[in-house]
Amino acid sequence: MPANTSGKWKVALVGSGNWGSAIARLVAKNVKERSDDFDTEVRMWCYEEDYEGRKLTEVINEKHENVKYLPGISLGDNVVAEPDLLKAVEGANALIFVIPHQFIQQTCRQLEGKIPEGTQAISLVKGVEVKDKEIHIFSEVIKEHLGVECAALSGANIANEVAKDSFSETTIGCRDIEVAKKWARLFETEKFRVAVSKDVLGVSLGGALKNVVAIAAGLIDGLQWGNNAKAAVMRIGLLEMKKFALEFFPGTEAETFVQESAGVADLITSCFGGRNRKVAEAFIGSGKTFDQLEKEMLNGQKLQGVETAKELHEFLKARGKVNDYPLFTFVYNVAYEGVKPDEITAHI
Ligand SMILES: NC(=O)c1ccc[n+]([C@@H]2O[C@H](COP(=O)([O-])OP(=O)(O)OC[C@H]3O[C@@H](n4cnc5c(N)ncnc54)[C@H](O)[C@@H]3O)[C@@H](O)[C@H]2O)c1
Ligand SMILES: O=P(O)(O)OC[C@H](O)CO
Repeated sequence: MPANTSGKWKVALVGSGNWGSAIARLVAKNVKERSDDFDTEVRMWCYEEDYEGRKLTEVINEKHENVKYLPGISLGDNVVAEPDLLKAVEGANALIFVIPHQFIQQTCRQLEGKIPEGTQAISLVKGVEVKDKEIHIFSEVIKEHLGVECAALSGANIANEVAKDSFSETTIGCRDIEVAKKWARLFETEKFRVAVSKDVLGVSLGGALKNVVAIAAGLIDGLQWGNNAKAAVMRIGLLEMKKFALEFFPGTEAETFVQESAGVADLITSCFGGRNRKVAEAFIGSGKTFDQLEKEMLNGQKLQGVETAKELHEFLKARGKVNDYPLFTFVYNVAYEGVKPDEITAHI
């Protein structure tokens, strides 16, 4: 069946967190302006929760603002929050997956057999799935569950900055160039510049692996070791990211890590301004676990780097490769094995 690029796309978002809401706002603006190509209503699935005694979806639909995950930013009156996943995706032929990576499996299982052939999907999720000693990017996981093609979008994209229309770049990884162009038309604005690449693997892995390096960068900040130490951790981290991708995901393009926003630029912004960095900084001297700090500091938003470190460790252990990735391993050991952060230089 040919790719669905000629007819109108009706877009639904699976996810409504900090990034999900920022992206909903961009997409909502674009579908209105580009209504030849897109249906102008954007449905957004919300994992329902109470907000000050009311349902969060009700509040979002009344105020056109995600008061919990992206407060102070108008999403547009054409974004409709929907708590029922199947209703949210009903009739849509373009699905944007943007939920924390730990929830992808359970969410996709509910969609199995329910998504029409020819639907296009794109994953904005930063993480990897490790199962039965195998590792997968989420575009593959989504394709496997839903039976539809799935591209990837990733880049130096701190949601709160994108939501304020500060200039950002991103990368779309998509093997079909016509489909890639249509995704770019959906996301691109003057302030949100989209590059297109065929390297779905590199685009996905850059976003997933930098989260672990950002934890290490945050530890350095918490230790107050300064900029040279942080730059060293980022350099070593980037090399591990690239090595890991090339070793375990044949076909990944090494250039993606240095040329695309999804590579080094995302690493930089995350190591200076991301949530993984912030929570890791607070970890130093706190006597608290990352789980506790996530709950205390992020108001329901989710860390990706700590769990990714665990998943990578499981995978590397199964492959007998733990010692080849000392920085990834160190982050795992700090988060789960009680290794002291200030021992980092002895390990990397
Ligand atoms: N926030 C950013 O700056 C940013 C930027 C780029 C990419 N990303 C990536 O996008 C993905 C989504 O991040 P986010 O910032 O939108 O989410 P988030 O960190 O704000 O997570 C909160 C969201 O998770 C939902 N949630 C909680 N429990 C759930 C469950 N059981 N099932 C499904 N959903 C549940 C909440 O309802 C809420 O919508 C992540 O992989 C993240 O790395 C985030
Ligand atoms: O806040 P973080 O650490 O989850 O990073 C957010 C984005 O991935 C930055 O591009």
